[in-house]
Amino acid sequence: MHHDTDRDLLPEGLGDRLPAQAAAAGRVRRAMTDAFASHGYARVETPTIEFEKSMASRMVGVKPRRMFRLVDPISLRTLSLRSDITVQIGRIAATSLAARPRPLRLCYCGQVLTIKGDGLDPTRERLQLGAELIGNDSVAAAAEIVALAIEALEAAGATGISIDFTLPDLVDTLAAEALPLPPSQIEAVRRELDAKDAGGLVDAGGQAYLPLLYAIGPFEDAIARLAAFDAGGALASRIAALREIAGRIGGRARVTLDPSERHGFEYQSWLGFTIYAAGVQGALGRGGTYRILGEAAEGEVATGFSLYPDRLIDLLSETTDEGASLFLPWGHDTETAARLRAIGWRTVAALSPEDDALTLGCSHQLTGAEAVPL
Ligand SMILES: N[C@@H](Cc1c[nH]c[nH+]1)C(=O)O
Repeated sequence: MHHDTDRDLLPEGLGDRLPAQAAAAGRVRRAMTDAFASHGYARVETPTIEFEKSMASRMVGVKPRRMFRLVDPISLRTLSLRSDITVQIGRIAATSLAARPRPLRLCYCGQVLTIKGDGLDPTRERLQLGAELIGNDSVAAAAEIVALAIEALEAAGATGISIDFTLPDLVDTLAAEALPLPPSQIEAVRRELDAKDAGGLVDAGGQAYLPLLYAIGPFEDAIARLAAFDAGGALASRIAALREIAGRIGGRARVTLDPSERHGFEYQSWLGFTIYAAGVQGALGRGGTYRILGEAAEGEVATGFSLYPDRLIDLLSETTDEGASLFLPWGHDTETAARLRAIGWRTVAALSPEDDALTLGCSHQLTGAEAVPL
């Protein structure tokens, strides 16, 4: 007899959401998208798969090797599964909505896929929600975007939120003049800084960059150390901007600084941030300023963030129960049941006289016209 041994398996890094998790995911999606909409961000929906070229070349730094790829039997061109909806928003902003007035506020919600998980996390499919403010990468834009990311996470039920700021183009900015580096060394210095490896940094010729490894931690102290290091003032406008954005967060999140962190920031420019919440392992989201390549040679600036709330959904599905439900016995009055649903009851109808309210997980039972607790 033929045995289908892998019939019941899912590929590594992919999984289902069972009812409690799917319910939590629904609540999180709704809370976040409502927060985006309430601040004037219009929802757009993009295909899950499109030409690889359009996804890989919209922003400088996008790494196509993380994307699932296949050949389209119809166009015979290479397609990619989306791994980041932000690049698709960039395409829309540069094409269909190019003529709309700026700033343009767009938001999105969908599943994204990568060939490999991120670091130790094997997950290959994730829920991504975010908001992009196109046409502006000022301090005001960054402050709005950071505040919206916090608000969306709070609305979804996250607590103990913290934000870690970084300066993604830090090494390029310093290497240009203040701390010159030959182009061939820039990548190595960036890598060692990201790995926080002082020895490696010196070996890579980045001795002068060592103090950056000490400008890390709680925001006020770290930014003061970064400012002290920035004697020539190459970073002065960035430091002032960070101070202003951090000031506007007030007490809503704990703020830290890690100026040379590059992990996960493929295309962000002067500002990047990572967002965390209490009880949730790993980052919940990321954002920053960037440039969308389009018709104009210099492209268009933008600021935005993406949230990946899967771990938060797991946490919430463990701590919130499914709520009340009302058993409708065999032969019940359907109009009464409809009235109760209209005022918010979830009903579970018997399919035979033998069906039992408790076995079906109900908290109440319809008796006459009354919902009686069990
Ligand atoms: N899409 C980016 C985050 C981002 C959105 N906008 C700007 N940056 C990411 O997921 O890493």
